[in-house]
Amino acid sequence: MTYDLTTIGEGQIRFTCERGERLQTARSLRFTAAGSEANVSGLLSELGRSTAWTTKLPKGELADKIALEYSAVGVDMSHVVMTDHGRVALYFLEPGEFPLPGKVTYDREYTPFRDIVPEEFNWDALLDTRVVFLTGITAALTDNTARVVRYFADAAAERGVDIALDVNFRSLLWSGEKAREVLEPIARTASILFCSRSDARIVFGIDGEGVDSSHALREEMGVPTVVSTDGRNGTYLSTAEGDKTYEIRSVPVIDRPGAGDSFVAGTLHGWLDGDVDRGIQMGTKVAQFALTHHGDLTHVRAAELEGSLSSDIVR
Ligand SMILES: O=C(O)C(=O)C[C@H](O)[C@H](O)COP(=O)(O)O
Repeated sequence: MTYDLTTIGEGQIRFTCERGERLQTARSLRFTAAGSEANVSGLLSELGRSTAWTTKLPKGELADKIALEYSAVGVDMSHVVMTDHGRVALYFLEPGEFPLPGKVTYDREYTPFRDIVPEEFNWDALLDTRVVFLTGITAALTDNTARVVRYFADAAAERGVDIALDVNFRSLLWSGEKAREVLEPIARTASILFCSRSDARIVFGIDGEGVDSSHALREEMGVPTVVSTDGRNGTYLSTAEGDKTYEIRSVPVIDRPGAGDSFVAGTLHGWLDGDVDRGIQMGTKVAQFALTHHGDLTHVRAAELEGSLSSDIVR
């Protein structure tokens, strides 16, 4: 098997206001690469896994910036489709400061990625993997991207390759109803489903207390493993062996985006070794690390993660 994980998603550039600034009046913006699937493959690659991320990008400086951030940590980008035309997706973030909530402004219309078709990608290479990772963000963009995500999922299921699905609901991109229509058939073929408690309610209409929500989602979708975050209330795991709740410790936040993807990457790191419980502990830790530095991509070495987990146990 060539890869531990392969994935597809839109590469973007994130422009972030400095603390205390609003977008309309900001004079400078921090400029970093972004993309849920790229983030997950990037962190897993740093932790020693072999990963490939594919996307479609217009040739030029901005695409080079995205490619450089993720290939620098070892993500195989040799299956990325490059085109002479089009523009790179952007998004702008006001991080928000209590009591003002954070705000995302997307500028991702008319990108080549929105028009992708299955024939453009090298599926033989992308299916030579232990797990295919898919998210609701990519499925939400256009009918084309939804079709490609479904194609990837069906091809993986046909070949007996595991599927990990992160619902990752974005209300700016689609409705809960549409998300359910597109994601439910994929969720039903997944081996591991990531779905926050709030997404379970919005997308699947499941509204249990705490881990009961994850348990109900697992039974409803017939998925072996469901992992759910629930803000500061905790993280939940539901498997056929039982349900478990994990406590969350608040840490200071330098930059929030990417923490959720890091949690997913850490959890998959353990899950790939057959230990999802340890995976959630790793995911929780790397998500905390993610909050300490700028950029979507979390930079953590395997030894730092190990050291930090063992010092937790000693304490
Ligand atoms: O495409 C979008 O809509 C995105 O939101 C891309 C984001 O930069 C990451 O996916 C971060 O997401 P979290 O790790 O959950 O903070």
